Amino acid sequence: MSAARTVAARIVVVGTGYVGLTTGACLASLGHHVTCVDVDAAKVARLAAGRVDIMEPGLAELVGRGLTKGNLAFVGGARDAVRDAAAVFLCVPTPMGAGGAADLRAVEVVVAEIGDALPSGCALVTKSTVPVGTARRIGELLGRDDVPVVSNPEFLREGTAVEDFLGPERIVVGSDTPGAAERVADLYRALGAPSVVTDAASAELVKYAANCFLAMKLSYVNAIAELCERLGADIDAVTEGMGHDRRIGRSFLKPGPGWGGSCLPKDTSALLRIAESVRYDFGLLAAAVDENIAQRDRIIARIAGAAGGDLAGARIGLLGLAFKAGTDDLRDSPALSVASVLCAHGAEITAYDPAVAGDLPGMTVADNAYRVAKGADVVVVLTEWPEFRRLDWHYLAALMRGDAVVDTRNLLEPGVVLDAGLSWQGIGRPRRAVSATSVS
Ligand SMILES: NC(=O)C1=CN([C@@H]2O[C@H](COP(=O)(O)OP(=O)(O)OC[C@H]3O[C@@H](n4cnc5c(N)ncnc54)[C@H](O)[C@@H]3O)[C@@H](O)[C@H]2O)C=CC1
Ligand SMILES: O=C(O)[C@H]1O[C@H](OP(=O)(O)OP(=O)(O)OC[C@H]2O[C@@H](n3ccc(=O)[nH]c3=O)[C@H](O)[C@@H]2O)[C@H](O)[C@@H](O)[C@@H]1O
Repeated sequence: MSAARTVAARIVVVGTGYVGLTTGACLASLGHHVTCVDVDAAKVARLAAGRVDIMEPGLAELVGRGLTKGNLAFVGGARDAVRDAAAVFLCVPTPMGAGGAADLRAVEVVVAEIGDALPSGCALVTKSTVPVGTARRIGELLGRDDVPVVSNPEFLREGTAVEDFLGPERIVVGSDTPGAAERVADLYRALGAPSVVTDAASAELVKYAANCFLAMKLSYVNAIAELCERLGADIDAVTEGMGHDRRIGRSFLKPGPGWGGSCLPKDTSALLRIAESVRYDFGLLAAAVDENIAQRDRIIARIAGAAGGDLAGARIGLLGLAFKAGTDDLRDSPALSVASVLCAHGAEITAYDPAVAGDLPGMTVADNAYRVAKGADVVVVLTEWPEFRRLDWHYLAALMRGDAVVDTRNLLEPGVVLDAGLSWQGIGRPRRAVSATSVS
């Protein structure tokens, strides 16, 4: 890759969520002139005033810097914004539709809105996660030979979005128009990341292949954790032993209450539908999805056991609601999934999450961790917020009615919990129960 500096380009980003806002603010920080567009007028007004609503370290600072420097703007109308753009990035939602495939309506709405306003030569770039064949379909919708469609999937993680965007392990860009993918890859040149330049279908498939691989890895680890429990082994030792092998790697080896978030569940579902559309039975991926439900159900059974076998009327305190630590995103959170099943079985739920305020259906959301322990039969750790490790477990024990702690993230120091007279159950770890009354 050439070490030449990035040539500043006029860029429009449509959609200012986790991906769009990060993309806009980061591309502006590289020196590009960026206009971000959103249909949510109130959000546009807040962003134009420098107010960022989502929890992403460093993002508000980058937005503020771009606004002050004058190369980052927020507007409501996409048609006017795109008129002198060199590239337009689509960062709108592609949620799971009825039937499990990706719902492309937001993408189609934007293409219909801006199609004839795009200047000749402008690249129309899908950064949203879209099924294979979408670039071709957008090209047909556009009906313009002078506007190349480019796929540039995004790999950032929530909670580390800015760090991931500015320090990517790779940039993937694909197009069926010669030279168009290279032009989009050039926009990132200052990052010095390896780029994979390919055709549109391959770029689109990279995104699903990567996310689904991660989901399969996690389901595998959760299954191995279950085996550890049945065989008397310890998942921490097993994953450490596996992780030293560079072909496996150390990351994504932590068992938990099942994988969730705004992308892995919808993307696994979408790839299964994509496979079906070409009559491929993707049993391997289907099994990973089934295993994720089984993991959730094993957690429920464990909580029921810790509550004495019956969830009806049991008081359960939940520590954590977000789908992982470091984010305030509740979309497809395993914690909410666990809570809704507990609630359906008649449990009374009080929950606390440092990033979540306001009540949620079926539970009381407390404003501090100790409130969830008050009168609880079981306290369950569902999100791996580091602050839960530092709680005063003696105080928690004094507030509880029962004495069971179920730690679905293996977050706590078992000895500290046991010292407080409570029992502790992790995932794939030897069971630790000292108190006479605990159910293990
Ligand atoms: N959240 C993540 O960590 C990642 C998400 N992705 C993909 O990126 C895409 C966007 O995801 P998020 O940023 O999480 O979504 P989001 O829900 O946080 O944000 C989407 C934004 O698009 C706006 N929008 C919707 N329709 C619009 C329209 N017609 N015109 C203008 N703005 C419109 C919404 O108001 C919202 O602000 C999805 O395809 C997702 O799969 C890819 C990588 C990471
Ligand atoms: O397409 C997307 O939206 C993004 O999806 C994931 O990122 P994210 O959803 O932010 O979350 P992850 O950090 O991948 O975690 C996903 C789930 O797996 C769980 N997890 C993760 C790692 C682990 O070791 N154990 C584990 O249970 C998390 O708690 C969470 O529920 C991918 O990691 C990103 O590369 C991708 O861009």
